[in-house]
Amino acid sequence: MLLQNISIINYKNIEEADLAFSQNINCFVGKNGQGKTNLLDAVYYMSFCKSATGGTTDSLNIRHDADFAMLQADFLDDNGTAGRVTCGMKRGQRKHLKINGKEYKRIAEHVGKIPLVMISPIDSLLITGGSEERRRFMNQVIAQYSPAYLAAAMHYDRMLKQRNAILRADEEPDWSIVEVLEDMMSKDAETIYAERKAFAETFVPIFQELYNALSADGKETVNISLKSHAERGPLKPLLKEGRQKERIVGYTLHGPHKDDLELFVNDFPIKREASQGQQKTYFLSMKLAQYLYLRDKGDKRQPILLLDDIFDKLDADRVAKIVDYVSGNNAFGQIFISDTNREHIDALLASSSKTDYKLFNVANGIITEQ
Ligand SMILES: Nc1ncnc2c1ncn2[C@@H]1O[C@H](COP(=O)(O)OP(=O)(O)OP(=O)(O)O)[C@@H](O)[C@H]1O
Repeated sequence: MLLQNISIINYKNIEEADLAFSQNINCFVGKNGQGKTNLLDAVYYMSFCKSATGGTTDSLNIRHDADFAMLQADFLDDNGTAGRVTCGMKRGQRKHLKINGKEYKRIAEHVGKIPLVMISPIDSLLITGGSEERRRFMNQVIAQYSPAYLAAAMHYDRMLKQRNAILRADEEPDWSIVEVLEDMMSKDAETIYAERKAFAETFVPIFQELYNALSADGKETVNISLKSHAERGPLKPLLKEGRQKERIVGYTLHGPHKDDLELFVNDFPIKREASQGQQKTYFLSMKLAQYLYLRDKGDKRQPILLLDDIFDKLDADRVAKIVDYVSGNNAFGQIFISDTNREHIDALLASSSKTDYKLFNVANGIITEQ
């Protein structure tokens, strides 16, 4: 997938930009707080129809003092077919998302059309955050190629909310309704578990290879394992068994909404064992593995790679390894990279086999090609 150009109006601190991109490497350099992440976020928005910085409310994405924002981008898929994505946002109104001029009925229909992986400092939450961060990671990856998974996960969440509301209510629940919800949740849980298990089986070896390639001495062993309710059997009996206890606590204790990925270094949980640099190498490896996994999955489309400020807190050795890996390896297609340090970008361009690139300067929301 190639992003040919983007037009931005009033997206975060970018008042107006019209940019044409290289099909290889696009670099954005500027001081802190100038709009580099916002620019990458606008690209991310074209794929996921939401900001990478969290939150689904578009009012945070519209430039202060403006009452609307507009993003438009032209893409070429791997077969050379062109497509145009347009998104209009207005304060207090629902967004309008169009592909080739035709508005989507449901935004979820767009997910997966433009495969994209963004790596940014916020991904450290994969390690330091709660299990919901790692579930979000799995959901985000799998939803890009499995509409069945996305549908099951969304449906499961709706049924879960209803079951929790019934359990929390003061009046005695109508157990026949609970039973129906549990039936549907169990069916969704089977789809979700099958997809998560298949994902983990293929993803973990890719991740391990990447971690070895990027870590300083290659002496650490790493592993990731899926922890799921499904290890205890089908969900339905678990839900039924849990009813009385869950009536007291007011929420559902078992199910895919409690799954997690357990992260290990040298057989110890990463949070306990690893230094900051190791943790960073760990989540960078997880995210680059996400890229390679998605690229080889399904219809084998090349995702767009966004690298936002990834070198911070890494020693020179690790920066060099990552630069070598990303730039010297033809595994990655079109890359967008931001950094405050021009030297990192120069090193990347110098060691890259790709001679076609574009360099942009970002200052106070204004993006200029160098
Ligand atoms: N809705 C908005 N309207 C106007 N400005 C905004 C909006 N949202 C964020 N900003 C501004 O965008 C700036 C941050 O931009 P961004 O995160 O892209 O910086 P950056 O260049 O990536 O910096 P760093 O190198 O520190 O990561 C902040 O100054 C913030 O006030």
